[in-house]
Amino acid sequence: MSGDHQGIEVDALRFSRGERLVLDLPDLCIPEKRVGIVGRNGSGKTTLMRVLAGLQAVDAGRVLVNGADVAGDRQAAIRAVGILFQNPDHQIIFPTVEEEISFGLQQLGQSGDKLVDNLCKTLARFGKEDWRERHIQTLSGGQRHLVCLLAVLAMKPGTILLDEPFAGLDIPVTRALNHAIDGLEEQVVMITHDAARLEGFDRVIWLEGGRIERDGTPAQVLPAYLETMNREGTDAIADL
Ligand SMILES: Nc1ncnc2c1ncn2[C@@H]1O[C@H](COP(=O)(O)OP(=O)(O)OP(=O)(O)O)[C@@H](O)[C@H]1O
Repeated sequence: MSGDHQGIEVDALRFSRGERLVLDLPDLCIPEKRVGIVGRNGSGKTTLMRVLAGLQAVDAGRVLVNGADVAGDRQAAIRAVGILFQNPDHQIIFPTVEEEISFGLQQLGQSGDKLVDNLCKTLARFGKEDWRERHIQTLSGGQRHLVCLLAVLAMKPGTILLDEPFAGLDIPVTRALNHAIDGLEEQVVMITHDAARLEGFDRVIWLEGGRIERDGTPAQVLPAYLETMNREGTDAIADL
């Protein structure tokens, strides 16, 4: 399915933990190439990303990404969708950049010259050929973030899920990563608290208590979202 851009199809999802309803979504068709997910802390954004990546089982419903049933068929899922977590240290498992990027390629069944060729092309895509043998520990947080993005891109999924990709990054690294993300041909679904980042996106989905509060273009969703968030009192911590 690599390279396909049919996007995401959700069949009504429900997921609870104990008494708490974490996600309750209707059928959704998400073919757009740039999709933002917004919502307050605890509204279900990260859980939704995990479900879209097939990493979180749900009580009812199904997700297809680029035709792959991500929960039911893990092999198809890793070709269809890649996820970049908020914290690169939760993602990286190997000591060197080469091993980290190669691992995903091995999961796709690649080895030998083909694997090395894809590794080199991925590094070259961002001018990082000299990172191949770098130890992850010698990289900064922003650089590790980029390694995670490279590891996802190397696998050529049709859809890339980004969970607050700029948390903790300085302005130049954020700008560089933004530039890199803007240039991607893949479908991108991005969680962010930075509403300005979503200007120019095709679609924004606003989650509230695990449900969709609004779903539309940035112009249809973001003003109301910002107005609501800015109107909130100072007791938000009590509601978490
Ligand atoms: N494994 C779990 N067990 C219990 N509760 C969970 C679990 N996973 C998520 N939740 C709850 O589901 C709700 C949604 O969590 P989620 O991490 O998806 O929110 P979020 O919108 O990504 O929040 P944030 O902006 O703070 O990252 C929260 O109330 C959280 O406590």
